[in-house]
Amino acid sequence: MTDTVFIEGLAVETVIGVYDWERTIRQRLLVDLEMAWDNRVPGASDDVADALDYAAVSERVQQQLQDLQPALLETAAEEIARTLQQEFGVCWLRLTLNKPGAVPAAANVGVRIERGQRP
Ligand SMILES: Nc1nc2c(c(=O)[nH]1)N=C([C@H](O)[C@@H](O)CO)CN2
Repeated sequence: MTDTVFIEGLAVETVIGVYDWERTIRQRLLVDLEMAWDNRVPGASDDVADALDYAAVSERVQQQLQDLQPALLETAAEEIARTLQQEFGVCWLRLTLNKPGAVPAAANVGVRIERGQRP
């Protein structure tokens, strides 16, 4: 089963960074998520209760990043992955946190993690 639900380019403004100056400003992160889900079930029932609701996931991720205000992207990624597994029952996910502009000479920087087992 290779079905997924995805979110691309979810924008979140939050305090994040390891340097003192970064603790005094909000910066923009872009979140990309791919999550395993059996889409045959909602596909048959036409009921969002059977689906992995990408709107609900988006809201939770934005809230968590705003509450957490971590130093490292890695910390944010681990916390988000744990929440998606525990609260939404996601068994496998690939999460990319982009911090565009953090390195002026680079087009983009960030971290990418995969957690869990694909069914
Ligand atoms: N692997 C990481 N490297 C760096 C991070 C990070 O979160 N993960 N963060 C910074 C600074 O906060 C940087 O974004 C400021 O420009 C540096 N390296």
